[in-house]
Amino acid sequence: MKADCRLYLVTPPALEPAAFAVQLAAALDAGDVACVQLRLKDVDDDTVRRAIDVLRPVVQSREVAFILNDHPRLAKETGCDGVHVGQSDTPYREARKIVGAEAIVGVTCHDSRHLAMEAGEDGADYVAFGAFFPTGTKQVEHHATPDVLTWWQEMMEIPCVAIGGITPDNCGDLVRAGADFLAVVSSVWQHPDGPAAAVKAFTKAIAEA
Ligand SMILES: Cc1ncc(COP(=O)(O)OP(=O)(O)O)c(N)n1
Ligand SMILES: Cc1ncsc1CCOP(=O)(O)O
Ligand SMILES: [Mg+2]
Repeated sequence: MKADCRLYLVTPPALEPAAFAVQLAAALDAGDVACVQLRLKDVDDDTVRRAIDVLRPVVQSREVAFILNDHPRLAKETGCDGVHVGQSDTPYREARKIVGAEAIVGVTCHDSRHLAMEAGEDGADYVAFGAFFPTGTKQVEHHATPDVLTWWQEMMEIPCVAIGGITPDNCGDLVRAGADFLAVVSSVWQHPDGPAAAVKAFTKAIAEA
């Protein structure tokens, strides 16, 4: 068992903030969630701001970190706890300058040990590997295998996040391999019994891994 692996919820690709806030609160109240990433693609900044205004208090009032995907300036401006940047986004060092030393900055490293070492040496708060399983949420070009998590865990103190197609049924190998966080979208928001049931199922699967 690796009890210190925690859930990292990423929001669904499209959401209506007020309605989604109810789902989000139910998910957060159902089990142990370390952070929530707001991930809205192809929308304007005001749409992102409106979603942040509604969702950030739901998350932060529960002592859960609220991370914004892709937009370091908006993260800083709106009081998010941090930002997640990918390899085609604002580079890590620039993002860090924008959000400041205290904020969380996470970096997508795909399946690359080199990118992860670079991000770690630069000061990233976590590195994200994936996709581990097929996913319909994003078109992915990179596929990771659990050994990268074990390699990272043995070398580095910086936490690693696993992402891509993760479900309560398939997460055990990632937990045992050393993932500090499981980042999940569809298996939570599209769970047939709702997001709270999904969080409970993940909590059980992590504890039993
Ligand atoms: C935790 C986490 N890991 C990876 C990603 C993917 O980031 P990126 O490669 O920039 O792709 P988009 O999510 O921006 O489409 C992520 N968002 N979160
Ligand atoms: C954003 C992202 N980056 C790599 S896979 C992915 C999508 C993860 O979504 P899901 O948990 O639904 O597979
Ligand atoms: Mg991105």
